[in-house]
Amino acid sequence: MSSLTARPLHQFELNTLSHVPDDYAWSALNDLPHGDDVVPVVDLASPDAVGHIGRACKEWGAFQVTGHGIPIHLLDRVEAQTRLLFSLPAARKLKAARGPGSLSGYGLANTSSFYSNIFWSEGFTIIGSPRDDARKLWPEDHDEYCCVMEEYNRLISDLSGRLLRAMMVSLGLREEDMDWAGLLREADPVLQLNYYPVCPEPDRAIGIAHHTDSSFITILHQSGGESGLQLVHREDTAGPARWVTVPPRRGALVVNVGDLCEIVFNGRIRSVMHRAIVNRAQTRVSVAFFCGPPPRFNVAPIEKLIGPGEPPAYRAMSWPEFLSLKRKLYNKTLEYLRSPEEEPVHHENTAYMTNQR
Ligand SMILES: C=C1C[C@]23C[C@H]1CC[C@H]2[C@@]12CCC[C@@](C)(C(=O)O1)[C@H]2[C@@H]3C(=O)O
Ligand SMILES: O=C(O)CCC(=O)C(=O)O
Ligand SMILES: [Fe+2]
Repeated sequence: MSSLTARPLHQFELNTLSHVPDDYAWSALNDLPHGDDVVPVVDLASPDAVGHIGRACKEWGAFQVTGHGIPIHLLDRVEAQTRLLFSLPAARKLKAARGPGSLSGYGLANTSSFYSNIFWSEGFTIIGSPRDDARKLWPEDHDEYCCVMEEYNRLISDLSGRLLRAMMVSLGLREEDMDWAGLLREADPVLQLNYYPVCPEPDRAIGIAHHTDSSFITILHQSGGESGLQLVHREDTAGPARWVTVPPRRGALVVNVGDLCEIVFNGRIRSVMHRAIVNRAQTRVSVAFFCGPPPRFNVAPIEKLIGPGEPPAYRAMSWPEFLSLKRKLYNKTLEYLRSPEEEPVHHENTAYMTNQR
């Protein structure tokens, strides 16, 4: 998170503004045409779920999942607690602000070195236990919040393991080729709560700008009503690369392929570029579970996939090294890892990173 106190005062009153202030205005939001394709919906309880997951990961790098076994009333409670958190007074939220060098807590996406303008959103990151930060937000009573987030973490971690195993099998690998259970047991669960106030000029602002997630996969719950999530469907016979909206579907969760899966599967599937747009009608929230590895994890293609006919398509490094590279290169990280001869460059002001107003 960048320095919150340095933010314009109206960061906490976006809901009340009648126009988009200059530092929140973005151009080039219509860089790609919009497609009306529909992101596949996979029923995890159906016998052909694995085949559907494989095809969705290859064509889209994303799908919606139903039949996942997470009770809808738990999703409702997670959403209610998320709304409650963001409705706290600014001073209360700032008590739980993400400190320097820390990933968890309240704040805005830390993209200040890439973009000159600000996202129309607030965020709250929970890493591991929700208890410590909850005490800062609700000194008196944070039991419902903690119980709900802990329960959600348990069920969603378990779901992520099931999905990753299904992805392996769909790519022709065996479940034993990767110890997902061991990895996920050692990793801290990461939940990202996102809040998007209504916006008077939605075409001029962005909730979260286009990016890929670093995780293996991300499992997203989005609130009902207005859509916000958009992802890029790459060029195919049906048309050029295009933005596709993923409308909320009650009870369904969105699964996004992240950078780590692209690397461990040696490029057989690609991480999906996505963003969150804003709207003028309804405040929107979303809850993302980032399924990542423990720090000791070596970010490299699975050995099983590598042989004389298939060299590793990505340079190997540790997970902490990957994350620091990502902070430097942002959306260019994977491209750099695919071309190991080049030195990583960090151009603070090249066109692909900044957004001219
Ligand atoms: C498993 C993950 C995914 C991480 C890194 C690591 C732990 C913290 C996650 C987030 C959560 C908040 C947004 C993000 C952009 C951030 O700054 O921290 C995410 C990041 C990524 O997707 O790159
Ligand atoms: O709110 C959304 O739909 C997307 C959020 C997202 O991409 C993220 O938190 O990484
Ligand atoms: Fe994301």
